[in-house]
Amino acid sequence: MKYYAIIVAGGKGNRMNLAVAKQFLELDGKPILMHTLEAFHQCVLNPEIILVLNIHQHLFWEELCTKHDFKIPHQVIKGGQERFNSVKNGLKVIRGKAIVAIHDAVRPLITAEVILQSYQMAAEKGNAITAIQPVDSVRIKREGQDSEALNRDELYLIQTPQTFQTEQLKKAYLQPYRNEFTDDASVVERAGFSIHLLQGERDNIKITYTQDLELASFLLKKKGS
Ligand SMILES: Nc1ccn([C@@H]2O[C@H](COP(=O)(O)OP(=O)(O)OP(=O)(O)O)[C@@H](O)[C@H]2O)c(=O)n1
Ligand SMILES: C[C@](O)(CO)[C@H](O)COP(=O)(O)O
Repeated sequence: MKYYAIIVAGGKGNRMNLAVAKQFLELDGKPILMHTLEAFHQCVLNPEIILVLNIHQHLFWEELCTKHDFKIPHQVIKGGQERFNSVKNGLKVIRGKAIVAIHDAVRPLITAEVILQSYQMAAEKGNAITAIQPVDSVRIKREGQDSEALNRDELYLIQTPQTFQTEQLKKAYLQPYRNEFTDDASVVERAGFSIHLLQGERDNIKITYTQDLELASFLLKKKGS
């Protein structure tokens, strides 16, 4: 079986509000994105890496690779307007039957163990969606109504990687974009496939706000030690 990893790095990092998009910020001496690619490169299944980047950042990325002497093989593809479009662009270069892991570039704390489990579960069940359970109490508040407690034992916080057999993924990504497509599982579910959750890790944070950088730096040191 052939294994691929689509690393989506086509975003602008608006919530971070810095001059440089967050995937290029340095953590422990190198860009966040390089840590993420390294994690996939360490997976024993040796996935082929497809990196999706905004077209205006391809040259910048090349320069960063030279500066950091970054040699992990990967193919660079142009990003799209939404994450959905970036994934779709990455998928276009994958031919034939395969297992494809889709992962946010800004989750550099992912471990090779979870990546491997994700490929194995997707090979067996069709897909594997990494998730953890909330530790806080949770409420839902609908417009015009009072808030209402939810049973947190029934709730999952969804992470990446989200890994699929190509038959599911390619069919799902033929659908037109919808606002509620916040991840790949929601796209594949809408196409009629059952979603299978895989136990994730709390350290696999998505770097979203500036405060996350300090935490990521601490967690990265912990991972390396
Ligand atoms: N058009 C887009 C938008 C997002 N992403 C990627 O999807 C991942 C998760 O998205 P998010 O954390 O929202 O990143 P940004 O879109 O960059 O952040 P923001 O929403 O704050 O602008 C990131 O690795 C981001 O680069 C992408 O490849 N293409
Ligand atoms: C894909 C994702 O990371 C799963 O938790 C998340 O949905 C991305 O959301 P964002 O708003 O694009 O950061």
